[in-house]
Amino acid sequence: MGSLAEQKIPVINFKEEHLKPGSDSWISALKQVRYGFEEYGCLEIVCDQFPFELHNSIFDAAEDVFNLPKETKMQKTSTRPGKIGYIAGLPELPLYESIALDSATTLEEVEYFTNIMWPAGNNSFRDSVHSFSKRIEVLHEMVTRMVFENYGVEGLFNSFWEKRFYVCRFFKYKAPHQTNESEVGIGAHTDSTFLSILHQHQVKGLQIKTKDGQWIDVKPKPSSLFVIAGDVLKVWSNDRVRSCEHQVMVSEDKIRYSAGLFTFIKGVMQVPEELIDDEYPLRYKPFDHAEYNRYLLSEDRDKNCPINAFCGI
Ligand SMILES: O=C(O)CCC(=O)C(=O)O
Ligand SMILES: [Fe+2]
Repeated sequence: MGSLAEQKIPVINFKEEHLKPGSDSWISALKQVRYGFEEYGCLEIVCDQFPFELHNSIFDAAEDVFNLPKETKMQKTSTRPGKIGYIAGLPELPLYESIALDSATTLEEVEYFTNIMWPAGNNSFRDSVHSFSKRIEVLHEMVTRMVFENYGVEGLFNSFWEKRFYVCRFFKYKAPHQTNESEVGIGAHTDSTFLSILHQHQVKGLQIKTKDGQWIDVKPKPSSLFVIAGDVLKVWSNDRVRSCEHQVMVSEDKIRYSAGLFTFIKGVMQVPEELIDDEYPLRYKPFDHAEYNRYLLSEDRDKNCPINAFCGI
């Protein structure tokens, strides 16, 4: 399916030298980031800082946590109100199971979660999750800096960066052929995040929708991460960036694992005035990200384009 379109999703090779703002490779990556987000709402990062051992250890950690008894996984692991940590057994998503940790870039927070799951401790889980999240955070910062530079608002980066927080979530999808269920792992949606950075295990499943409505596969690769623009980035950019519609279809007769770091914003988000002009008049009212997440859980949410229904002008 759609191999031609698939080749056009930018694949950015993030080597050490890209870390130097102003270098030729930084500028070339900058353009690809802009193209990926504006055309597809996503991009792929191939990363020499993402070693194969980390790929293996993060999915060993995922298996470890999903193998725990349901009662253990269902314990409250977050102090945030309305937070859903463990999700499984939804009638509309029979293949889907996921579990989340707050602030996984902070060792103490990962330890807090680990000790709830394993009261005697599990250092290998703790260290894998923490180092996965820290590595992704580095890439996240680079991509976010590039987005701000692309739109000429580098000066706003620091105050934005202070408002972020992360949720790390692991996913496990049953093989549909074992259960005679449909292949839908998770239906078409955009994420409510600023960015979602996903890493898939060996079994494919993630698909994204192009502007012309075609679904294309995102193949799992051990050293690559898939970056998805969420609703908050779309709003922040005043509709320059698309929020990427995506879904998971589990078509192989195998269990599928994936993991991701999802960025949320504390407090109110609004379009910077520098991004409002004749071509892009203001399209969104300021909104509180936590309230938007609550709205998404409510029965009366708009199912087609919730972010526009929530704060669109
Ligand atoms: O399992 C995946 O790879 C993606 C999950 C996803 O899209 C989500 O949780 O929003
Ligand atoms: Fe998603």
